[in-house]
Amino acid sequence: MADARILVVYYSRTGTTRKVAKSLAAALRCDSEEVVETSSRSGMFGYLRSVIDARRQVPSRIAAGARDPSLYDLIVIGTPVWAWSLSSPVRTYLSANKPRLPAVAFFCTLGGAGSDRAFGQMQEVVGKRPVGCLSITARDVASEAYAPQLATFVESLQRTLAEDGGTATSAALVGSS
Ligand SMILES: Cc1cc2nc3c(=O)[nH]c(=O)nc-3n(C[C@H](O)[C@H](O)[C@H](O)COP(=O)(O)O)c2cc1C
Repeated sequence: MADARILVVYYSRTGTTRKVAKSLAAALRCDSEEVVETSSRSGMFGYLRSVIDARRQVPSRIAAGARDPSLYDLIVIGTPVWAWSLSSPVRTYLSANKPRLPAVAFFCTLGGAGSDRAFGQMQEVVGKRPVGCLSITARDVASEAYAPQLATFVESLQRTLAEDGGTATSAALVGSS
């Protein structure tokens, strides 16, 4: 585990997923990278556009990342749930980096519903099963009540990496291109 290279990648519109991502990176003592869009999604118009983009799977414009995911053993990817779906910026990141992704784990923050569907979409885009998934409600993030869930997730990732000798394996999905 000591030598495993892990990268936490996340998008956050209003800071909730960012907070969990920072906690995860601190607990895993690893690098992190924020997916940044080139245009703003603030305000009511930004909210509505986000719902439409997520539902219609509209690609978003994201800035080039500084870190190459292929240099890591595990990428832990975080998204807010939008309209029971994966957020558009994370969908775009996953599509663009699919050939360079090692093993993956997923996390999301949400109001209360849609995490399973969002995780299913993430798995579909990357074409392999995650080694772990974590969903945390925005309420638990705001009240700082998410530490136990986070610790369980971190322990499970560390166990997986230790069992696999430092390189986790995400099983490829049969029939996925
Ligand atoms: C456009 C949009 C759609 C959302 N749709 C859902 C949803 O379907 N289910 C849910 O539980 N929460 C939904 N939420 C709430 C967010 O998932 C939640 O507030 C999340 O923690 C925000 O993360 P962020 O602050 O990192 O952007 C939605 C929020 C936005 C902005």
